[in-house]
Amino acid sequence: MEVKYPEDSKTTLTDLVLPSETNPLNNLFGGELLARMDRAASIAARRHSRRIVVTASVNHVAFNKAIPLGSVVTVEAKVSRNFKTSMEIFIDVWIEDRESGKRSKANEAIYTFVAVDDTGNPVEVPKLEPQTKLEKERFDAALRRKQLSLVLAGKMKPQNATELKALFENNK
Ligand SMILES: CCCCCCCCCCCCCCCC(=O)SCCNC(=O)CCNC(=O)[C@H](O)C(C)(C)COP(=O)(O)OP(=O)(O)OC[C@H]1O[C@@H](n2cnc3c(N)ncnc32)[C@H](O)[C@@H]1OP(=O)(O)O
Repeated sequence: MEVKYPEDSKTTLTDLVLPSETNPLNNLFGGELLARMDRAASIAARRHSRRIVVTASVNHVAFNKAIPLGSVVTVEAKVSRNFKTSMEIFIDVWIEDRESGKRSKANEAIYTFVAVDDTGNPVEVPKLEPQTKLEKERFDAALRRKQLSLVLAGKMKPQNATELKALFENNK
């Protein structure tokens, strides 16, 4: 099967924070950010698989920094690992300083998408080959994140999550 690189799926969405998208503290509403990340991640998953894709799970979201009204927000999504029919998508969120234009990291998230056919049945996706150091780190850690997600969803028995268990055993 075809091999693809994380860069092939890179998807960047840049947009403003408008008053209708903020909470009472005048910061970006969390649900709005989740929706922007879902949109970017779905395009990245689609670019990797060239298939219909559906969100299977949201594995991790860190709202580390509030994003004020008027901010320029950039959501960057890339496939970090493929499995058989599923893909992990890593999303980094940046805000831009109004005066200097310097970008700082505000948030990140990890979503899982599944490629499906016209009737909604999962189909195989191309293999991903990480290139950079960061892409390799994210690729290596993705299997234990998948196992954790499946355990939490009740789709895998904890005793079968070997990669996840190794994380705790190695830290004893
Ligand atoms: C090209 C450029 C132009 C772009 C042009 C724009 C296009 C832009 C695209 C627009 C596209 C909109 C994208 C909207 C995205 C939604 O908003 S979709 C709406 C929300 N999501 C849904 O409705 C999904 C509903 N769920 C389902 O359909 C099924 O549960 C699923 C996700 C297909 C999984 O089906 P299943 O029967 O459980 O199948 P199963 O074989 O057990 O699992 C399939 C894979 O999912 C994995 N999986 C299942 N559950 C989990 C879980 N909880 N955690 C982790 N992995 C899981 C399994 O491990 C398996 O992985 P592999 O080992 O095969 O890799």
